[in-house]
Amino acid sequence: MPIVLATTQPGEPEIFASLQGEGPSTGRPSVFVRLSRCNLACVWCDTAYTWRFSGDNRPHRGGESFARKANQVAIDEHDAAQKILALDPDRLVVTGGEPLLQAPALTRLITLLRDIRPRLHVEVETNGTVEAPHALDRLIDQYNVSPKLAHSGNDADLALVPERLQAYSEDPRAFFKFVIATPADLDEVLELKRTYGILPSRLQLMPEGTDSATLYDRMRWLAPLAMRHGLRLTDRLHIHLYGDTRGT
Ligand SMILES: C[S@@+](CC[C@H](N)C(=O)[O-])C[C@H]1O[C@@H](n2cnc3c(N)ncnc32)[C@H](O)[C@@H]1O
Ligand SMILES: Nc1nc2[nH]cc(C(=O)O)c2c(=O)[nH]1
Ligand code: SF4
Ligand SMILES: [Mg+2]
Repeated sequence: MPIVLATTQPGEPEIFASLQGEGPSTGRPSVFVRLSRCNLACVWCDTAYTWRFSGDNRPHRGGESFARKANQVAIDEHDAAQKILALDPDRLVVTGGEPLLQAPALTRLITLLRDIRPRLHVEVETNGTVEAPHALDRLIDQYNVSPKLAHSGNDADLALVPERLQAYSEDPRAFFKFVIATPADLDEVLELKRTYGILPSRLQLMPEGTDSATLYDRMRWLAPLAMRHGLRLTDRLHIHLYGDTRGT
């Protein structure tokens, strides 16, 4: 069974080397693999080409089936593993879309990689709604969990799954990363922190934004809020370095 990846250009799977730009591993050299499809639909999603095949996903414009063909590629896990290993990774960041929607294929891919690189560190970027089956969970070193607040535009019933949030809160491998667009968003974060007992050392606030100016503007008011509540702030390093560009 193949794994369905996003593309950097039609037919080119989105596998790339970069610095981890967000969260507790910021600045670490990593290889990224971006899986296609998502179960949510955030209004500000910076990778909507992984899931919104409405026909206007720049730069590959066209009708729905055209957009899907241009923005998805199904490849054999052995081929994906080869492309990842060619980049000589110490760390792998699995993202998407929502990568945990393809658990069986992802389990096979990581197993192939660990056969060659037993010490490969694997972190998964997830929206925190989907449970990883045990066979996959046992292969993952770190979860970067980004639960979606009301301003994401998702129905809270879909975006906030209590048993998942509780499980991640109790899992020492999990770090929470909340996207913040306005100061009022923090109220929801504090409520979730209280409800699920999320440790401040494992909770980061991240500005919403896909350009440097917006990120800096928002971090100017976010920094004092983070200090006041004893919470951590994370930037989005890759946006400053490369802008909002696929494969970076
Ligand atoms: C594209 S998502 C993929 C993984 C998973 N679906 C998730 O949402 O965590 C990767 C990260 O980018 C964040 N993100 C997406 N669009 C963003 C934006 N416009 N501004 C800031 N962060 C954004 C998400 O919250 C998540 O932490
Ligand atoms: N450099 C870089 N760091 C990232 N951290 C999380 C990313 C993501 O899209 O999940 C991401 C990304 O796309 N690029
Ligand atoms: S959950 Fe992640 S991939 Fe899905 S729409 Fe939201 S930000 Fe995008
Ligand atoms: Mg990203």
